[in-house]
Amino acid sequence: MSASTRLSPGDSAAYAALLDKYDTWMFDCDGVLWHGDRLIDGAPEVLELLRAHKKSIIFVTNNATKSRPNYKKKFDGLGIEAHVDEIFGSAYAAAIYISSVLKLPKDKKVYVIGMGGLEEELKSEGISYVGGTDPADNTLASPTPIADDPTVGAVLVGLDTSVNYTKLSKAFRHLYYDPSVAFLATNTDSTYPSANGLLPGAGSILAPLVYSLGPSRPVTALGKPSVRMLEAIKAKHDFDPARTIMIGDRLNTDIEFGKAGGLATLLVLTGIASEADLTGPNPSPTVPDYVTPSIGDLRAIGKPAA
Ligand SMILES: O=C(O)[C@H](O)[C@H](O)COP(=O)(O)O
Ligand SMILES: [Mg+2]
Repeated sequence: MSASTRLSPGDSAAYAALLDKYDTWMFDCDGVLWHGDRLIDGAPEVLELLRAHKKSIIFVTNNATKSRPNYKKKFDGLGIEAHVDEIFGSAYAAAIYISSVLKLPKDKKVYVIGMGGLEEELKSEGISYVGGTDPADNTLASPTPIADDPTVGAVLVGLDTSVNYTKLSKAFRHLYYDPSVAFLATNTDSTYPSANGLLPGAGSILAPLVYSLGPSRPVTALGKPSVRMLEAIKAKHDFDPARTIMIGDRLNTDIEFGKAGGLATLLVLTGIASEADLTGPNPSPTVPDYVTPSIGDLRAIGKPAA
């Protein structure tokens, strides 16, 4: 197994070499560009430099709490140039999968555990849904008796900071009592690198259903590392995988996504992955092509020649 190339901050030649090798630069968001609403040092400058060097930029996030337009507002608010068609979230990948691959019949709905951004992406794909931010499901009252809804044809689980027993019970019953109901998740990230440290991620919202339903009811996750996310990007962007680099902070999503797609991979250590994952007593089997401490190190690529 080949080792990663360690990039040393300030080694301009090493970063300039990356610039020559790759035309399309895919960026994960949480833990790479920001922690919550707090930008990571150098992120805006690096994106500006890449655009000045005529590179294509694509944002690829497993965070399903925002729709692409919501993310555009976030980028705008943080002073970062971004265009809606450059933004790909797991909420969007899930909506595309449900409409174009699963082809959920129009008389069927999705039971959602998730937030407004996920609902917006379903709506923009013309997919009917229940649950989610519905006040009737956002309650701590006992959910029983549950009136089952036979029009539900899929359950979709994403990061939901208002998850509760009612939502888990309804999702469980749809999946347990009707094997034809599709079990879907936006992503399975175990943790979320927020502005004030780690928090449970979408995978930890999903876990109670995975545990209660057991291995006979496997879940299909649509975000990184799934190829479904890359298919959603390929449907909108032409790029050469051999000249594309994926920059991420999580080995089992971002780096595995890049490797599965035939992309080069660059790991930063400002989010989930740590030095111990690379050189500790139990290193991850997922080895990135390049490692640098932070996205800000890429400022070494420097301004294009006048
Ligand atoms: O869903 C989650 O757990 C989080 O949103 C996770 O952090 C994914 O965000 P990403 O690093 O892919 O932007
Ligand atoms: Mg991340």
